[in-house]
Amino acid sequence: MASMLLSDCSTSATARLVPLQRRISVLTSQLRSQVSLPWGAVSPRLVHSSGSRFQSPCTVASAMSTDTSAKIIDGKSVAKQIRDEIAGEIVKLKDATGVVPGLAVVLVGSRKDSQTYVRNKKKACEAVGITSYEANLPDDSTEEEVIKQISLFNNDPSVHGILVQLPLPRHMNEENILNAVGIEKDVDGFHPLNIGRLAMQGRESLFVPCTPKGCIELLHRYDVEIKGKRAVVIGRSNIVGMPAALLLQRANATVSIVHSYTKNPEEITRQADIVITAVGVANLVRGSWIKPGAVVIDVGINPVDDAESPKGYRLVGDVCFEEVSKVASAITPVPGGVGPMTIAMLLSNTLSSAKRLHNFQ
Ligand SMILES: NC(=O)C1=CN([C@@H]2O[C@H](COP(=O)(O)OP(=O)(O)OC[C@H]3O[C@@H](n4cnc5c(N)ncnc54)[C@H](OP(=O)(O)O)[C@@H]3O)[C@@H](O)[C@H]2O)C=CC1
Ligand SMILES: Nc1nc(=O)c2c([nH]1)NC[C@@H]1CN(c3ccc(C(=O)N[C@@H](CCC(=O)O)C(=O)O)cc3)C=[N+]21
Repeated sequence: MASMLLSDCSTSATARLVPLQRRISVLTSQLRSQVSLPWGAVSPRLVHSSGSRFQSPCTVASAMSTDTSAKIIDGKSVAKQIRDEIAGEIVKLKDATGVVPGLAVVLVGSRKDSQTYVRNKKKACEAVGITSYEANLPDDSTEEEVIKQISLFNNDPSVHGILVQLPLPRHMNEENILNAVGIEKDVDGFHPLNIGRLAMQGRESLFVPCTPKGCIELLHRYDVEIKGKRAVVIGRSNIVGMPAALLLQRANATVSIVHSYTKNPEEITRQADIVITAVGVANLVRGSWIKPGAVVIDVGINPVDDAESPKGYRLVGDVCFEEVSKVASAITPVPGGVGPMTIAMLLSNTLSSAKRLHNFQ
């Protein structure tokens, strides 16, 4: 996960590489004329007096402007629709079999962000009728203690899904711990057998990782054709980028993966009809990276300082929404895009698991 970032598009190395002409959007050019400086020299403080910290002109503008041409892919409302569908199916499962799906979350340590995610998952479970179980282990737990807890959940018939909240404390070997989750309860889809099957022709994994699955579900629900299209995934992590690329390829897109060693990310990304970004760098993807009419799915969740927000920060994606929404045909917002879909897919995987384990169609 990215730590707190202060992103300034105008002075970042990426921004400097972007041809000036392509970086000019209606609002940004207005800002430039207000301060009469070359764009690269604009201090956001000149145009945004309320905050004392350096802010990205891109994100400042998006907070002020509603002038977008792209369709907004509303993950929040799609996720709500999916949760309603799941709640209905859980009632049917319970009525027919008496089975109530159960999700167990293993949280090691006391990271505030992880605690918040776990709390939100718990609430989402309760709202659809999934029983949630939680194991909180201290930061200094041993790998064996965590694996022992996972084994207890593996052997508990009321638990149909097990999620180990990431990141784990540094002293732990993530691979050993994720390998301990029984594949038939691996609702995160992080077990190497599940990921491996995703990568192989003609094989089906028991579970598909929730965030990439949510991205594809959004594309389907918004009737975005994937087959035969060029897709670029920015980021190649085990939990988002890599499985997202595999899923796009399985849906017959031609896929390129951009990562931190990619020499010409802008040029490669500009070839894509579909872009999925999962990087953890606020405003990395500028308008000039996007082919006109492309569909952009922004997975990034990046906190940026915001003196006006009660929390002192707000969340932005990897995409400079203000610029990209003027070039793309459709785009997910942050928040309210992929995040809620991740949770909805987790509930969906837990329900599927309960059905599979109890042979319910
Ligand atoms: N909305 C949601 O539901 C979720 C959101 N997230 C968010 O998504 C983002 C990514 O998460 P995650 O995949 O776990 O992050 P990781 O840090 O594990 O991976 C980041 C990836 O981005 C690549 N990268 C880093 N910098 C650049 C760059 N400048 N240009 C191109 N590629 C770059 C890295 O490349 P390399 O491999 O070369 O190091 C790496 O592959 C985060 O903001 C996270 O908070 C994550 C999970 C769920
Ligand atoms: N084992 C494991 N599985 C995960 O799936 C996993 C994980 N560990 N570790 C952390 C990341 C991150 N992640 C998010 C889930 C939901 C939102 C989400 O709902 N976001 C809201 C905003 C939430 C807010 O306002 O704080 C939104 O984008 O609208 C974000 C991020 C799952 N992850």
